[in-house]
Amino acid sequence: MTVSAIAETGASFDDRTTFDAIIIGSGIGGLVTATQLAAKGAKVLVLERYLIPGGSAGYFDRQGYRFDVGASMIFGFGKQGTTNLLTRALAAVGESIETVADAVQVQYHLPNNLDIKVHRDYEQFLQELATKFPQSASGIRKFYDECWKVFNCLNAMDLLSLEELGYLTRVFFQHPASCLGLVKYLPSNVGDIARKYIQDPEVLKFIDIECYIWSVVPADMTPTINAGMVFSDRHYGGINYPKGGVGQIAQKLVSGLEKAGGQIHYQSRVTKIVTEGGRAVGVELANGKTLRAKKIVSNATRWDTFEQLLPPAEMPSKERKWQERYQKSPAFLSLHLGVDARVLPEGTECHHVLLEEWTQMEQPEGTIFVSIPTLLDPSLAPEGHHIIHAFTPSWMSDWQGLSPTEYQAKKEERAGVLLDRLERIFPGLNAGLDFMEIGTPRTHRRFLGRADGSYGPIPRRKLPGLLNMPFNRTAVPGLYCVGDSTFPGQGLNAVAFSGFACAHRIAADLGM
Ligand SMILES: NC(=O)c1ccc[n+]([C@@H]2O[C@H](COP(=O)([O-])OP(=O)(O)OC[C@H]3O[C@@H](n4cnc5c(N)ncnc54)[C@H](O)[C@@H]3O)[C@@H](O)[C@H]2O)c1
Ligand SMILES: CC(C)=CCC/C(C)=C/C=C/C(C)=C/C=C/C(C)=C/C=C/C=C(C)/C=C/C=C(C)/C=C/C=C(\C)CCC=C(C)C
Repeated sequence: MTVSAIAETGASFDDRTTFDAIIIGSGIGGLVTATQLAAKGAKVLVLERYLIPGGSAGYFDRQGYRFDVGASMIFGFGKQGTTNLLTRALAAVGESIETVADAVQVQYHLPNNLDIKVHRDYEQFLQELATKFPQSASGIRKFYDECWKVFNCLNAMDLLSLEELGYLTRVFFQHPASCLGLVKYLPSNVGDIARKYIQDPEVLKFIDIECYIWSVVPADMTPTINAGMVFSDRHYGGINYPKGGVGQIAQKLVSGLEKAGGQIHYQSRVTKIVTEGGRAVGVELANGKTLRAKKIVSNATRWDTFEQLLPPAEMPSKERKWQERYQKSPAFLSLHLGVDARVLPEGTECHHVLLEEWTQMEQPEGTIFVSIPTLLDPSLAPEGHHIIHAFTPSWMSDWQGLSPTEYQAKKEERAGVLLDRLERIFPGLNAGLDFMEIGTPRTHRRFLGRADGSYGPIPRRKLPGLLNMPFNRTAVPGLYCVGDSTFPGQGLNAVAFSGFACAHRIAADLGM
């Protein structure tokens, strides 16, 4: 019986339909878990509520443009080491993707006309900073060099589940110095390291935004381990854009999953995780049907998992504690634009960050992020046109309680403000617009099924680095979480790690 048939006929709790693992959601975290398990020979089923896989790393087509749902700045496609987790996840199921290397990770347009490019070449980047901040040049080098220490520890070892004692013992004997290095950095945040070497408040603000653009919190709240990955891998494996768009990653993982004998079912919204005697044993779908598995994995956010898919009144105390420490980050107001190619002068970089006032960095609509993926893959837009994806943090609370007309008017008004600000880096943008789709936190919640459209968890206050981020097992036996509300947090490479770790832990629990 096919999975579709199972879902449609309602066959349930029958040995023939018992999977080793059911994965709720086909974000990159869910798909890496699924492919890793299928590659090990497990019987795996992925249930996705939407029409296509990928979640935040999905795509949509409009008027000849292929838009990435999320940002287009992709880590994890390096060719060497162990931290190239997207390359490795695809290879594990016989897949690969052609990528285009980006020579500059991001160009910052900051207050006081501070304009900085993060070049792929590390020395060129440091040189650029030394020109802007000659007094701090040596401290800046020491700071980024310390981030490399973290990265070199990670990049020396297999990256698997820290909840599996056998693995921990093995890596410790294979790489004792790297393990001890990582233990040292696990409780630390970037701000502590930066202030060891840098005193100039403007440079410290620059380090804040270096963190903010991917962690959505300033340096003091950003775990050093994650910064070690981001600040070094951009110069090591580099930022590489998948040809055909970010959506290719999920498409290829699905094709690898199916080749390895796993299955995926779309338009299958899980409404409930079924428990028996406190143990997760299956899932119930929106059509009322149930499916059973030895292990259940949720790629939905922790808030959705423990407040929607399980009864909130029965939330384990561990989860309650986690919620006291972490809150939902804001979602985004996003503009997916199609523009006349003449809007972008020769030599325009692919990723930009615009901030006019330092005090606004963390405010809603303070920092604007821009991705222009067609500079790397022109096939994503009609001839003579480019895609500009501009987005800025925005809270759900600012978009609730509006009538449809008010909602539409507010979207257009806020989009107008963003477009006017973007004119500073792209003069003529308004005049060159060919297409515009405006997304709000409501859009993100609706299409991605993420609580309040959140980008992921952020610490409520300064926490000891990554020490409080939960791994994949949960307090509910048989239930695992994967994705950005598990260690080490947001980011495609980060959720890919979470997928590797989750599959490794489950395989051990299944005795595979
Ligand atoms: N670097 C970048 O530019 C970039 C781009 C895109 C995404 N990202 C990262 O990807 C991360 C998210 O990845 P992820 O794996 O955690 O999750 P995700 O949110 O992307 O995917 C979760 C999937 O689960 C599905 N889902 C949710 N609830 C469901 C239910 N009840 N039943 C069935 N399906 C359900 C959703 O439709 C979605 O496809 C983000 O943190 C973001 O940083 C990064
Ligand atoms: C044995 C003993 C003694 C000990 C042991 C220890 C150990 C082994 C430890 C370990 C650890 C580990 C493994 C860890 C890991 C980690 C990891 C993997 C991490 C990762 C991370 C990553 C990240 C964070 C990433 C991120 C990224 C992102 C988020 C991105 C984003 C982007 C965006 C949003 C864009 C924007 C911008 C523009 C557009 C401009």
